[in-house]
Amino acid sequence: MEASLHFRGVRIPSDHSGTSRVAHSPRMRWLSSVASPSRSFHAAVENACKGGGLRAKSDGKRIEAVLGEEEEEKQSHGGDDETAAAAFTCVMKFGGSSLASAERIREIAELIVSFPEETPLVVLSAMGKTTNNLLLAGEKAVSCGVSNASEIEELTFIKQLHLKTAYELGVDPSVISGHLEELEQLLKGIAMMKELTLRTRDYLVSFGECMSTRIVAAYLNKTGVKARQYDAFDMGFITTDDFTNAEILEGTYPSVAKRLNDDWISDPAIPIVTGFLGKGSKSCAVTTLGRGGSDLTATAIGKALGLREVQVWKDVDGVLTCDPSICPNAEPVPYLTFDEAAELAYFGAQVLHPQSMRPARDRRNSC
Ligand SMILES: Nc1ncnc2c1ncn2[C@@H]1O[C@H](COP(=O)(O)OP(=O)(O)O)[C@@H](O)[C@H]1O
Ligand SMILES: N[C@@H](CC(=O)OP(=O)(O)O)C(=O)O
Repeated sequence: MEASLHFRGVRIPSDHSGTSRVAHSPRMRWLSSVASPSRSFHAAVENACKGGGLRAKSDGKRIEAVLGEEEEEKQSHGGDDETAAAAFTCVMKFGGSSLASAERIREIAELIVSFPEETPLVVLSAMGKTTNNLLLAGEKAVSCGVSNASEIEELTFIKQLHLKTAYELGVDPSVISGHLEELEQLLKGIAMMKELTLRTRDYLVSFGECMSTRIVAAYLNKTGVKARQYDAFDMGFITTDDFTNAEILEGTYPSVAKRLNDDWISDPAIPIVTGFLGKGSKSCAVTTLGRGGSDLTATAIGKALGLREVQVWKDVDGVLTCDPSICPNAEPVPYLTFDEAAELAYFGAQVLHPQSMRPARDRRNSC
């Protein structure tokens, strides 16, 4: 069977340029019977090959993979995990582009509460290009000398971005100041050692997601929406010790479900979870799931809780004919095969992650 991707962009009238409200719910639906999701589109691909039909589309700002009727029916009965939550209805994932500034964060905060029928869990990436900047800062620290580490340009940028955002949102900067100090110490440590191991790289980049989630959770609480921040590596996300490209281990699912359910029962609050991060099973050190790994965090939580939907929100109307930052007149592409999508990703279209297409193509070829 030929599986394919359809990306459909529907521009929703909006009086601001960022992530806008949409008229109806989106969906990247979660197939709970998938044993081990390797990447975000995996679930939908499984179903496509069973004949359920795959339509992956962006409706407004969301990329969605829509499963066939038969599979939706199965999913409506929840996951196969007995600890499946009754309370949560979907995961909403927001990437760096949707978190790039205080204005964007205000928009996503509004969006999170704009579906009264949903009780969402939120997965966040780092703000804007923070992950890239952390990596650049780490590379510079290796050779800049301890006395210059505090002056690394990317460190200054990261500090300014996060403190400015906290200030503009009216959030107490103490929610991130400890992380910023620790980050500077870490860069000095790298400068002293003159080396950046994969393990240290993962610890270094984890600061991005740790800070974005703290800012957003604090902002939601400030606006009267009860939210609770979680570091994935402290809430049961256990991975292999393959630093920079770790795999989620099976034990993660019951642990994460238990932690989220127990917390919700004792004190309901919207979980705001760091994407991309985990904890190595042997090392107990922070690991990362590969670049773009927040989508995987979102689908893993969907699986853990047996949820029907994982929503991946973008700041664009789907896959466009060109990067809109280069061509402002770029138009949404209505239809893409997996091969075309993978090719786009391979040649650098940031909106898609190459690894999210791989399982799709592999599966199609084996059907
Ligand atoms: N062909 C394209 N279609 C749509 N967006 C594109 C394309 N090429 C590059 N982009 C850029 O990708 C960005 C989304 O990047 P992505 O990494 O998927 O977002 P996120 O940070 O939400 O994970 C958009 O803001 C857009 O500038
Ligand atoms: N921040 C990580 C993880 C991620 O998923 O980011 P994004 O959702 O912005 O692509 C990265 O840049 O790889």
